Amino acid sequence: QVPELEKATVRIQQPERVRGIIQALREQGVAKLQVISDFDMTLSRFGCNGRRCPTSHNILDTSRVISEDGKKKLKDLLHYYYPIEIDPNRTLEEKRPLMVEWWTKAHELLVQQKIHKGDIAQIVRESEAMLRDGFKEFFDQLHKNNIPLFIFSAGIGDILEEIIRQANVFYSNVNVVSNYMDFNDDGVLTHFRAPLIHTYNKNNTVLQGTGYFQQLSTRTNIILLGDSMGDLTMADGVPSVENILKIGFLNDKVEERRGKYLDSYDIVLESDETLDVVNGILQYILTET
Ligand SMILES: Nc1ccn([C@@H]2O[C@H](COP(=O)(O)O)[C@@H](O)[C@H]2O)c(=O)n1
Repeated sequence: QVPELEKATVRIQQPERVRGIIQALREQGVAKLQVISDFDMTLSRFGCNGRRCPTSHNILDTSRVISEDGKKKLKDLLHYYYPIEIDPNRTLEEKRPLMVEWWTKAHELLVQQKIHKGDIAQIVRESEAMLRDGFKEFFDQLHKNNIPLFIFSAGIGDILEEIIRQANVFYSNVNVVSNYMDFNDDGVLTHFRAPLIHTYNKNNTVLQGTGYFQQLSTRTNIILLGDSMGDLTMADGVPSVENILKIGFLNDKVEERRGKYLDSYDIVLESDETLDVVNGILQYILTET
């Protein structure tokens, strides 16, 4: 069916079920399909040159516009809260208030830095931001076939939009919901817009009023791409889902988290920095039967 599913990075708990979903997505046609994806560490790479790639938050946190003291405080927050975010032994209920705490403290620190809107493009250009290998084929295929791509991110919207723009793939079929910055008349950051989106509230509660999924009510077949347990609820607001294929990138603490990921995602991609499998599935679905 899809040769890329034979890659060594691919793990599937229920291969027959997965085959059935992919077949249904193909037979029911492209007009019914939409893709819902996380951004950081899902469309962007987790590792590059033997090091961690930056998230959209990290890009800003480590940039030249942040004071040394600000950088240290933001790094301390990361070192304290990131292990909690990915801890397989804590429940989502335990994690949620702690994630609100992390994002709130980080956003407050960023606001203190008097960041200029006009600096964002250069900050991204100077960063080590990298989209996964195969990103161009992914964005191009979706655009060419008029398939909506909804990027639902707990990162920083202004930064991730700039990454996609600089990669020349910010097409008209791409919509982003994320944490956006607001600037005053002088172009200085004053606050982050509500609602605050963190790893574990990526669901309909933060999409109220956007009407996004309602406009796409005929797109009842979904490919969902994520890298955390929080990403599994990204499609909860879609009315009358017929088929959903959940693909999860397992980037970190692979051994510890494998079981949970296999129980929750249809396809798990372990330490795979590419979009090869996703592109292979899309190609198969888009081939006329
Ligand atoms: N101050 C922060 C807050 C969060 N992060 C990381 O960004 C990721 C964004 O979340 P997604 O669910 O959209 O991928 C998240 O995984 C946090 O680890 C950060 O780096 N700094």
